[in-house]
Order: sequence, then C-alpha cells, then structure tokens
Amino acid sequence: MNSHALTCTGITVDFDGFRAVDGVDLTLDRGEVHFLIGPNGAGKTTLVDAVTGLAKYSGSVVKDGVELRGRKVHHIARRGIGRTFQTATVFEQLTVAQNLDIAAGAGRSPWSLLRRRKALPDQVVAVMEQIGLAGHAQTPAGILAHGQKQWLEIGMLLVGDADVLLLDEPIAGMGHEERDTTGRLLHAIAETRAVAVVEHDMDFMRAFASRVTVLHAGRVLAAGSVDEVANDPRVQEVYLGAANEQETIDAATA
Ligand SMILES: Nc1ncnc2c1ncn2[C@@H]1O[C@H](COP(=O)(O)OP(=O)(O)OP(=O)(O)O)[C@@H](O)[C@H]1O
Repeated sequence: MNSHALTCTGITVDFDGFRAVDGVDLTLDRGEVHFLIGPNGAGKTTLVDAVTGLAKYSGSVVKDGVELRGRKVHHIARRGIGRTFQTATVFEQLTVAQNLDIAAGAGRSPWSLLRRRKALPDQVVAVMEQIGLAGHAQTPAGILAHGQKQWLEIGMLLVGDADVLLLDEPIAGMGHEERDTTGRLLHAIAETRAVAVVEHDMDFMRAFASRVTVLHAGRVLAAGSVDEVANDPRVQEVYLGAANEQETIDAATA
C-alpha cells in the first residue's frame, strides 16, 4: 500500500526536442515541508507544471491511488493538488473574506454563490485565523502587503481542501519577519498535508526544510535532509560552479 501523498515516477517533459525534465522521481508525504531547489533552468517549475496539468509529460503522477497523467487542470485541482505562482493571483477588488469564500465554494452552484450569506463558513474563519488575516476580513485583497497576499493565496488552497500544496517561491519579496511567519505557517499546514516549495533562498531552505530534492539539468541530483544535500559534493559543485560563473561574469562586466 502506497502511503505517500503524491508519487511522481519518471516524469519527463520535452519542449520541441529540449528535455526540460528528465525522468524525475519524487514523492511527497504529509507531515513534511519538501523543498525543491536547483539552479536557474533546472526544471523545478516545469516539474510543478507537469504535476498540475499545465505541461505535457510522460511518466506517472499518482495521488490516492489515481493516475493523474492526461487529466485536465481543474480535475487535478479537484483531486486536492493546489498550487501558487510567483505572482499572487488573488481577486484584488474583493475582500479577504470574499476571496476565501469563493475559493471555498469552488464546488458550489452559481446560485448558492450568488445568494447573500449571513455568516462566513467556519472553515473560512478558521483559515483566516491560520494565515494571520483574521483582522483583515473586510480588507480588499488589492491593498494587502505583498506577504499577506501570498498568505491569502495559500489560504485559498486550504479552503479549497487541497492536501498537496505546491508553492512557487512563496517568500520572494518578503522581509525577514514575513519569511519566518511563512515558514512557521508552512509547517503548521504540513501537519496534515504535504507541502512542496520551489525555492532559491538557501537560508529559508535551511531553516524550514524537512526534506530537500535538488534538481539539475532536469534530473534529480540529490535528495535527503538539509545536511545530506548540503554536504553532497555534487550539489556543492553545481552551486559553487554557478557562483563562480556569476563571479566571472561580474568580473568581466565590471
Ligand atoms: N514553454 C517552454 N518552452 C520551451 N522551453 C521551456 C519552456 N518552459 C521552460 N523551458 C525551459 O526548460 C528549462 C527548465 O525551466 P524551468 O522554468 O522549469 O526551470 P526552473 O528550475 O524553474 O528555473 P528558475 O529557478 O529560473 O525558475 C529551462 O531551460 C527553460 O528555458
């Protein structure tokens, strides 16, 4: 019996003959915040695109015993796989509560969505609390701080009952305090769900990763705990190589 929240096997994505993801195996488990790291162009976002139905792939993605390859994006979302993008996609004119209510009602009929409701569903209230926006229920999403928008977007996945969350650089543009709050939020969410984070920020990764998968040139270069991957000479070479290259570029363009 497969107890992983999500099992990806041999994921391969080709773009006009260019292999962006090359035979990647990845499992996500409830209880962990799993970081996907790797240099630019390693294939991280394309892998997430494949899992969420946005990129065609060969291989297999299985959730709760169901094969998801070939399924439409909305079907995959309904199966409980939620995803955020680098730029938050909240409804800016609507309030925090309305954004969450709509996300919670994704499965409701248009009539029940239009009907004026006396109170917010308990689940919306609980999630607002969890993402730290309980005091902003009536604030239009458009005027939230950058970090708060990201939290709202994560909240929208939670009320939509996603139990596998794939987050693309959730702390980009955040200050120190917001990063820490986000890291703690991700761990609270991971108590009952699986959370995967595509990330470039190594300090954030060190502080909050339960497990790390390193991609390079479309393949899994290493996987394990923070210490295991940080001490892996192949990982060091890829990152140091990239740093040296950047230094060379900086020196050449100085
Ligand atoms: N639609 C596309 N058509 C052609 N090539 C693409 C397409 N999308 C991505 N690629 C290429 O696939 C490779 C992997 O890109 P991807 O965005 O998945 O990498 P990444 O690891 O997420 O990088 P970054 O950290 O810079 O976001 C890159 O070489 C990219 O140029």
